[in-house]
Amino acid sequence: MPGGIDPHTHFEFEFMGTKSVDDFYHGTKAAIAGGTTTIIDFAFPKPGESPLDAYHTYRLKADGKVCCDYGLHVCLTGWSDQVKKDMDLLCRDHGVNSFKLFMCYDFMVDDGELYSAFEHCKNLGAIAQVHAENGKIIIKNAEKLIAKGVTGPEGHEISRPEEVEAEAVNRACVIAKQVGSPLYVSNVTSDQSAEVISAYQSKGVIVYGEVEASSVAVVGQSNNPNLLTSPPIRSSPQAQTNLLSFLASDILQVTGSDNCTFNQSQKALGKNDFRKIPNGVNGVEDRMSVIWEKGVHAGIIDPSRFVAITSTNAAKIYNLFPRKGVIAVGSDADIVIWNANETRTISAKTHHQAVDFNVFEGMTCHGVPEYVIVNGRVCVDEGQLRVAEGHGRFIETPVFPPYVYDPEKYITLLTEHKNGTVEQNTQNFQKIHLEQYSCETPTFPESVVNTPSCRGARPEGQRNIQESTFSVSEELDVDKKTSTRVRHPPGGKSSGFW
Ligand SMILES: NC(=O)NCCC(=O)O
Ligand SMILES: [Zn+2]
Repeated sequence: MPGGIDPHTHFEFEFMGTKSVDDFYHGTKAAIAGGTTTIIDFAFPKPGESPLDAYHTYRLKADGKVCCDYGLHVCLTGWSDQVKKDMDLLCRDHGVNSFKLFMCYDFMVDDGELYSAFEHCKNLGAIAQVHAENGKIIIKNAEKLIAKGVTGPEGHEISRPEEVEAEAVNRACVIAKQVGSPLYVSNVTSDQSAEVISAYQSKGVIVYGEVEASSVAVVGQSNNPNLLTSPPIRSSPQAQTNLLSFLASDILQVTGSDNCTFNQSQKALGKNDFRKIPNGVNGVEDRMSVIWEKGVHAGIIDPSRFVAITSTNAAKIYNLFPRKGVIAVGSDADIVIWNANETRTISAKTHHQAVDFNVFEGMTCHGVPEYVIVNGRVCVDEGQLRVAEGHGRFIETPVFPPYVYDPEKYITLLTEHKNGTVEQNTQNFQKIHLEQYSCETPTFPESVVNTPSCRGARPEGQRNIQESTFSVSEELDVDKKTSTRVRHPPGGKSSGFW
């Protein structure tokens, strides 16, 4: 099947006074180990940093480190003319087509800002994303709990009940409807939110919902700081089954991981006040297996729908289709050979992530990637991981995805055969991408990272991959060495070796 696309990761994210421990190397390496061949991370502006500068900061962090292809959403932490201009430039010149707004946290935006941002996204042909929880209610609830002496992690879920999420989802949908813009709701954790989304879909609003792997596979133990994420992992196992059913019936379309990992010592920053526990859990490595286990193996989701919700739908929404999300002539060679009969038991002892625990610890999953091919390079070979640092590329996401903005045109690109099967005419999709909306030459400032080259000095300690004796198979990890380091700098030339 086509390699997985995880549209929601936070690698090297400076957040809540600390930094997530999976960097772009460990995060993408782990992704590949689990069958994901493309990730989309979030460029998040630090206080005082512009969205455009945040984008450049993230390109510098990521370009030399990524083992698989990646794209960037850009977060908007406020609204101004400058933000609007940055959005124009990001869409026009830098291959960005999605912007995320938060309705909670200390960088939450208000309804007017959401309205303006959604409207501008619509004008640009971009996707507006929201993290939907009512931040003002959460602050009040948390203050009351702390005053009553509830300082432990259980306060997190109590302060953020399902209706506080569903209210924000509803508000975001109302604003999208008023503006006439498409909307993408990340982190749907409850029936209530999914039902709101369904209601607005029935009213003709283009609204998509994303579910995280942790929401369908971790049974919430609200007193465990390591499981703390936002919105919270809900306590009821029924909520998990229901989310999977919403994914099966196309009310919700996408699965992500929201991989935002903090070690136990970082989680301890909030030991006296749950508001200070860094929010986030792992999932980039285990998402595919976990969704297979809980969805396909459990009989709720069929294998075709599994491919849609782990890969193809994200490719279509973020305008990567048919380059990604499908196995077809002309598409990138991102391919997974999935063994549904094999099982593996998830553990921090064996995972490839940098974080020192795993929220799925002990879970046995059917469905193991036996081979993972990343842009033509075999990176998992009979279960053995051999990634190459810098092998991944930044992938532009052009504006006006036809799947989102032009559903009618999208439908005309589907050919219905006499036997009732429907085929996607990928050639025509490609034409739309290339001829109309493609961002041809993203600009990028001078890089500090060196390009591997057959001429000139190599960075110290780095292997010369141009040597004719070099072979990928020689890099097979025997002890701990599971990676080849091949840095691709931003804007730099690919060696063409692979
Ligand atoms: N999800 C979470 O708790 N942390 C990452 C930031 C976000 O996406 O809300
Ligand atoms: Zn997130």
